[in-house]
Amino acid sequence: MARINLDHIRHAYTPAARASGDYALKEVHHEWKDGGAYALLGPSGCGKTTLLNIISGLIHPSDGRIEFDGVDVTNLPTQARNIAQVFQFPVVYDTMSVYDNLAFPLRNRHVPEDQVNKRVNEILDMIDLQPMARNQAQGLTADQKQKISLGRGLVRSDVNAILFDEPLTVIDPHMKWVLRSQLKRLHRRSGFTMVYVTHDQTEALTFADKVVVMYDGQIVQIGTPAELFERPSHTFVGYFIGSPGMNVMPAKVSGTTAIVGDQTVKLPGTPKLSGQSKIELGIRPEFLRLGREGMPVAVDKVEDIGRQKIVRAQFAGNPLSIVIPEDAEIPADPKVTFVPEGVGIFADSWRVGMEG
Ligand SMILES: Nc1ncnc2c1ncn2[C@@H]1O[C@H](COP(=O)(O)OP(=O)(O)OP(=O)(O)O)[C@@H](O)[C@H]1O
Repeated sequence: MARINLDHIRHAYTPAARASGDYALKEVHHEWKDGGAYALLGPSGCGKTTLLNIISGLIHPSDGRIEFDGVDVTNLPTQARNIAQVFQFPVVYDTMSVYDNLAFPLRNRHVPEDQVNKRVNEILDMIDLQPMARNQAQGLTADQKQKISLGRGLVRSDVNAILFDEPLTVIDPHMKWVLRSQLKRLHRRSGFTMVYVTHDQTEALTFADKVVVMYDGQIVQIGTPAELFERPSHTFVGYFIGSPGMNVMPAKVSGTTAIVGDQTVKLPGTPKLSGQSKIELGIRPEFLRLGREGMPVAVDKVEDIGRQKIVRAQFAGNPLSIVIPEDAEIPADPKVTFVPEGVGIFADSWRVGMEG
């Protein structure tokens, strides 16, 4: 397993790139822990695959270096990087049996046959294909073939990292859940460094220790699922993680208060602002209280989502989502209060620290 250093990496698909907007991947400078499980999460086109391909060696970055355990691998081709990869669609040898497909990466490296047998059987159990071990891959469903691809990615124990590019796309929803939990367990047991690309937040949050949220070619936050929820660093993280996402509204700050429209909201401290142009207040729907006290809101509609309700409302000229318990009553003249600890101030979309 390896620690992965992304040293001032940038990538543009056009050779004459100059402005920041020309780069599909803007500057990425991070160290990823040996044995960490990282999910690259973000919307289509934000640069996830570009970054994954730079790690695997399919793309040579326009700028910067990549190191595995301190060794510069920037100029090494994929085959020399000692990584396993699992792609969106199955890559299997149709004429081989399921067992031989799984054994292939090990036999290729001359692993003794008794160890091959032990490891392949472990993987067969994990992907639930033990009864089909001797079947030819040809006759299997897309779903089963993708399980073989996953198994092949996991079978070697000497790789620097395992890279997954949306590996569960073709897997049916129930099996998706099973495989996701198994991958997580396998990660804990094996200590593989894993990098997992997805645009599905549930997939990222269940699989990863650290979720790398990407937006417009940048990493906007790397954090545990709890950190992303409690302290989003960027309004995009607030909006993208959580359902519904964080409420964001234009604000003016004055000492320890924020002014939103004609209302004043108490802050947990004094935001450290330094001349940024766009100031916004962000609060998750879970940190709002609806009742008879507080500031006026106009309720548009109420959605029942099982154990909770989402109230869609208008507050000081802004749309506001509020999560309330299923059995909570909505008064005739509803008011809202903001839990101060849940209020964040964002300047030019980035969270600002607060004093006091
Ligand atoms: N081979 C290419 N040539 C030119 N531009 C490309 C190429 N591959 C990707 N891009 C552009 O680079 C940006 C990042 O794309 P990338 O595929 O890395 O995003 P992604 O987050 O993986 O998206 P998706 O989830 O749709 O795969 C996009 O604007 C895309 O159009």
